[in-house]
Amino acid sequence: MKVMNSELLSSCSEMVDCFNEIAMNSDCRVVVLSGAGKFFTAGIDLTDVASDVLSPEGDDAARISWNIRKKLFKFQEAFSVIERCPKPVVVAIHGACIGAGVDLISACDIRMCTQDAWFQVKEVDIGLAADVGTLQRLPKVIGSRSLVNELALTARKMFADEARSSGLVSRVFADKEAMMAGALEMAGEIAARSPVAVQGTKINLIYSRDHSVTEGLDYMATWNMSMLQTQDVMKSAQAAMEKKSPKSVVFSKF
Ligand SMILES: CC/C=C\C=C\CC(=O)SCCNC(=O)CCNC(=O)[C@H](O)C(C)(C)COP(=O)(O)OP(=O)(O)OC[C@H]1O[C@@H](n2cnc3c(N)ncnc32)[C@H](O)[C@@H]1OP(=O)(O)O
Repeated sequence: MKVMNSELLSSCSEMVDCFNEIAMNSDCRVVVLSGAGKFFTAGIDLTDVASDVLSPEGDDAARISWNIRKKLFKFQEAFSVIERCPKPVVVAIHGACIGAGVDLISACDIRMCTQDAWFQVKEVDIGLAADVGTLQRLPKVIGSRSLVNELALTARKMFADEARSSGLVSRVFADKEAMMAGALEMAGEIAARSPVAVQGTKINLIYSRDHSVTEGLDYMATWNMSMLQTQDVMKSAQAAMEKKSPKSVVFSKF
């Protein structure tokens, strides 16, 4: 058992398998990710760094470098798989969320935390530039580039209120129990809606984040030229006209 949920990278194959399975499983419509114990995560296991990352195999610099690159791609994939998964991922963060934890939550769709939560882009403190997603995704999550730069360059802790005001999280709860209830309620709201609409929304939001408005609109039209043919539109519109909740509609698996 690793300390403080610091097994993030050593379990990256399990993360990839898990989210690939979720992506294919039509019984699953939404994911809630949380951490057990005192903290959400203390980042990578510092006792593993030497053996995992700093002892690469290879007969010369080219081969060593290539092997490090392959390893980094593998680590990156552990979090990119969350973003690629068409099912929305709600992450519930309590206590510390350090280093690789910030890489992880940046790849999730909805972030919420407890009042005692704090976030730290810790990598500069351990002598490296964050390399598994924070530097790429966090600037797209938080509007202020200056704030992202400050956090990443100084490794200062950001507490819950600032995380909320900066847009890193959208909700702050008094404690973990309240947060988990809030996360599950939100997941229930998402799961009750058309999975065709929900998954199309996630996929198009991420596409649009990384493309121009024109490209995003083009992709959207191409997406919906088939997805608008779903029976979910008629079922949902009928329920709306009858002033019924979308929760009253039974949608086929998707
Ligand atoms: C290729 C690389 C890819 C990805 C890279 C990601 C980079 C990162 O994730 S950088 C972040 C690395 N993590 C840290 O620097 C966290 C360091 N730990 C702390 O800041 C603190 O320990 C704490 C998590 C805030 C907890 O503080 P506290 O409640 O005061 O407890 P402690 O007494 O400090 O810790 C208890 C016990 O846990 C051990 N520990 C804590 N974190 C880690 C860790 N990340 N890896 C290994 N061990 C950890 C700590 O050493 C203590 O152990 P004892 O044996 O009880 O002394």
